[in-house]
Amino acid sequence: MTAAYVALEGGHVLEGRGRVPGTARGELVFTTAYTGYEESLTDPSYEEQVLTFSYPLIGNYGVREERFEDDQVHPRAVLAKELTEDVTDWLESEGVPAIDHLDTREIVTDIRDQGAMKCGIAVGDDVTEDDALEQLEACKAMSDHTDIGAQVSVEEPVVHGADNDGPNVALVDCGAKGSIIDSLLEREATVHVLPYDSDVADVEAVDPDVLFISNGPGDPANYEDAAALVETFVEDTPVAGICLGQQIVARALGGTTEKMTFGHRGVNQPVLDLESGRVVMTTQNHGYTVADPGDHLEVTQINVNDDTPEGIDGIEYDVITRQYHPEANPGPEDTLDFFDDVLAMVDGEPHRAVPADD
Ligand SMILES: NC(=O)CC[C@H](N)C(=O)O
Repeated sequence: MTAAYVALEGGHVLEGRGRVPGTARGELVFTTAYTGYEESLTDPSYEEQVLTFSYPLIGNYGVREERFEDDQVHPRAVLAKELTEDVTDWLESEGVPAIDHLDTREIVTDIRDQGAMKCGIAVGDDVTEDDALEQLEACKAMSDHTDIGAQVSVEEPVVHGADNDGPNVALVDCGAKGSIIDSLLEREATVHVLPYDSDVADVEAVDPDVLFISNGPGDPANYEDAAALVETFVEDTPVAGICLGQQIVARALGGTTEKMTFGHRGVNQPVLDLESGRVVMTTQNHGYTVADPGDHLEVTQINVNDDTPEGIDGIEYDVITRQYHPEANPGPEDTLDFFDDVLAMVDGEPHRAVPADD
């Protein structure tokens, strides 16, 4: 059996079965989702993280590219109770170390009790616990990855749906999931995917009807260029954001963000819309949250479990952002109408998004 070690912050080392060799380090996170491993593994938001699947069997319906959110695997390593060969073959081709036969319940309980932590991974015939501890030693805190956007963003602008009849969306790519682009294209928008560090002139060049800040990895405080765009454009242009996007928009308009203990990580996170009283099920994977929305934004949706902001709307500006993933993939599709609400802002519809009654 190939040796495999996971060194946790504090020095505790777990042993598992090595499935894909290599060494890695990152912030240890989890997802409780029981489907959607292809989507999660290709979500750029997991850059510099090690992903633990708490659902015990991962890979039982194969690996199909059409379900990928990006063209590469983003977590630095993968931990599970049992991985199928379809998944380990794929991770091997991507050079991403993988370990199974782990007590993932113990790992998730540790993260829940102690909060997000660093970890070091070592897998291979000759590796020792010390190799994993060495990785742990070298692991940086998430907020110290100060230019993480550069690792996941397009380098040059890319246009999708140039012939579409709908609004022009400038999507600032801080690590955008493919499903966000698809959701906009399905609604006839033209989507200009722009680098995470674009400046005002780059955005003006595509003459946007909506400025949209994507999801993405790391600490929202490290995306100052995107925040500067929000500050500039919000006076005249509707602004939208998803996950990291919500956090960046809030910071740009005078709000604050903070790190959560272990975040929201699964596809069954209940969200209450404060105006309609309706609860929707949502997909989430984030470790930061908006602490204070500031004077220009209002919290309109909250997480039922911990009351943290899940939906934020502009008071005097046309702004709607969501902390969860309305595009689903994986997860429930209760909130796809967010994209209709975003594009409706262009037609002067009220910026305040209220989910339709069933
Ligand atoms: N999915 C995301 O966009 C994650 C946002 C941010 N990196 C966080 O962890 O909170």
